[in-house]
Amino acid sequence: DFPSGYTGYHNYAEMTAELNQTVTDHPNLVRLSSLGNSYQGRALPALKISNNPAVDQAKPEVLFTCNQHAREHLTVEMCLHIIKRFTDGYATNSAIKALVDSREIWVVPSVNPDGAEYDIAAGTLRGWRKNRQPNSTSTGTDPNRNWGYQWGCCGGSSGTGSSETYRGPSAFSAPETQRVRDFVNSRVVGGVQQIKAHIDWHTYSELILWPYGYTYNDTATGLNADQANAFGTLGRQMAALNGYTPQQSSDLYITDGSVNDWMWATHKIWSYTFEMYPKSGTGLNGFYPRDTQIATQVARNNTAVDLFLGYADCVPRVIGQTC
Ligand SMILES: CC(C)C[C@H](NS(N)(=O)=O)C(=O)O
Ligand SMILES: [Zn+2]
Repeated sequence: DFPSGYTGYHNYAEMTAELNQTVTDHPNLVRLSSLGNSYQGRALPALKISNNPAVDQAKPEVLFTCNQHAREHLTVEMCLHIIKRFTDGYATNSAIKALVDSREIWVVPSVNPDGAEYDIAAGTLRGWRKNRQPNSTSTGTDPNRNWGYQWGCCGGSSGTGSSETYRGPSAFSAPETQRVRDFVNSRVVGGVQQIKAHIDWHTYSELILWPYGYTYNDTATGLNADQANAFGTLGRQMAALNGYTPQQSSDLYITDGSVNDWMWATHKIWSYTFEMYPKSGTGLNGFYPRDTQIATQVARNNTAVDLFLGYADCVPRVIGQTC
């Protein structure tokens, strides 16, 4: 479990209990399901938030995914905070109610529960990043190099099993990326992808990142100048609200097989990565802010998340275009 100073973070059992409590508290606002199982057989819970969650309504859908990287536990807290805010806040906050009434919001608080549990299993903080799937020489695939767009194309991942950025033996070789892929693919209804926008939460460095990660070019196949402009404009507007630094993903470093590139290229989902607090750190300590930091650092993103949800039905509106 989490050691002293970190017990405010949710382990897998506590995360599951929190989700079940949300269902108890807000049966008319949420529906809890599983996307399927991780490599080691843990359910990957997905919570749907809407004003009629049992019905697939013709409303724009938004997806939040957290904890692709095991040690980035603050992101689980971020997803749970989003859930709490849009359920507990529904009855009293008109802005929250308007967003929940006009969208269907999906939250996946842990994409990589095996890695997250392994990271804390010894009562210490191991600095584990990847999933727990064995490979030919070692253990672990980096889920954020395992997505099937431009997989392994461009030196933005490793083919060495022990590497922190091991891409896996093939695209979508990890059960966890397969399950999220299958869920997103299943949201194509009548030939139209219902999910319009997505944030994948990571730590750390306080950045807002947008595609593509596989190339330094601002535009590339499937991403034209208008779309790059919309990505950047919304990214900068959100960064002005949370104080993160906005940039194209590849400005940080080249990544191939990342979730953002797949979400955009395959489904035209306006997909961002938020790298949370801290801005900087030495060694592993950047991944492990004490639990006293959680409340401030999750709430810091409230207005950026609200702006994101507001544009989610048509992100190009941010540059004066229509959908
Ligand atoms: C989303 C990309 C560009 C950055 C991310 N950084 S992290 N969260 O692994 O430190 C990663 O390397 O996957
Ligand atoms: Zn990460």
